[in-house]
Amino acid sequence: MIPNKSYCFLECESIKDAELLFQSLHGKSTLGQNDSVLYLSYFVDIPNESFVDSKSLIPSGLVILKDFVDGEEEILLLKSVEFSENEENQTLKHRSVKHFGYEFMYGTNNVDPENPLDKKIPKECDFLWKRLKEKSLPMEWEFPDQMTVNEYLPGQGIPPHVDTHSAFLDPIVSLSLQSDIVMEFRKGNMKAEILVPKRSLLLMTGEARYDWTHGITPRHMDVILTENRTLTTANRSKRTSLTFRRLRRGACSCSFPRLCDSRKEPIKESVDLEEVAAKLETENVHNVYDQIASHFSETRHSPWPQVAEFLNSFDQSDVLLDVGCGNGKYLNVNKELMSVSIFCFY
Ligand SMILES: O=C(O)CCC(=O)C(=O)O
Ligand SMILES: [Fe+2]
Repeated sequence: MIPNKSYCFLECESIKDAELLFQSLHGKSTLGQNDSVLYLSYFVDIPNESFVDSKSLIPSGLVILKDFVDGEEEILLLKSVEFSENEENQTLKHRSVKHFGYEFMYGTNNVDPENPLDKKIPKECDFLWKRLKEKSLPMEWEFPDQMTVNEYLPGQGIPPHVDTHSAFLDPIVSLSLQSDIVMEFRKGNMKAEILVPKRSLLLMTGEARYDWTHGITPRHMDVILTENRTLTTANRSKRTSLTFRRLRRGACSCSFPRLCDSRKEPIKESVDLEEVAAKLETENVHNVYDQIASHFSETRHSPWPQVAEFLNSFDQSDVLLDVGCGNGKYLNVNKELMSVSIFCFY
């Protein structure tokens, strides 16, 4: 497989086998996703470049403890945090969440320390901390006081973010139940795609906690590395994660100022509105798009039907000017038109 491509290679022992496969499956087999037909082609050579860089990179400070809980413990933990219908769960666009100890507010990625919830972290989770202590990992806390339960159905995810520095101590700890998942970590233009197995405990400490964003791309399957370092796909199933944190109650003094909310300069008293607007735009538009650009582009490949209809209402002599055309998905909708597309980058 090649990352971000909708095709992959299958190696045959002989050209004859390839011909046979081609003749019997090309344009006929419905092995594709959602019963779509497969289109095949065959080549004498397949590319042998390495496409696995982002799947081999591990952010410093990221620890995965595999098989941290067993099957029985998984069932008990799930039962203790069960999503029931009459209970107040937050259904976000991309997943269901519920909070214990304190509410984690996703708009600001923060908590209100003055407003503890009645619902505390269930006792069923206590054994985790004894087990974790035995690993002697660098931790600023021994017991968490906040837990968020996220339930993701296949196709759901969580946007890239950093758990606010001033809100929580180091580390952020996440227990994955029910399904493996690929989590994406980003720092500048570096991307690490980490396979997080079910029943594992993920610890984001130091640089991984403070200087990398983490997120889960909403999709139905992940592309993962096989043992012999080729790529393959793995279907997702329902995943529940238990994220444990400890409130910080004060400013953050980490050595990673880039994403640290405690370091951001307050807006000056005598305000230059242009400057404030530019700063706001950089922080809330440019920086956000820088972080989500590849996901944004990957998930915006199909023209909106109404826009396509609008474009198809013009004829040959017309000129289309698409200012801010992003990945140019409307360029080819009406091939009769002369199209000029412009996108800006900073
Ligand atoms: O689902 C996960 O493992 C991570 C959740 C997360 O990052 C969060 O709730 O802030
Ligand atoms: Fe998070």
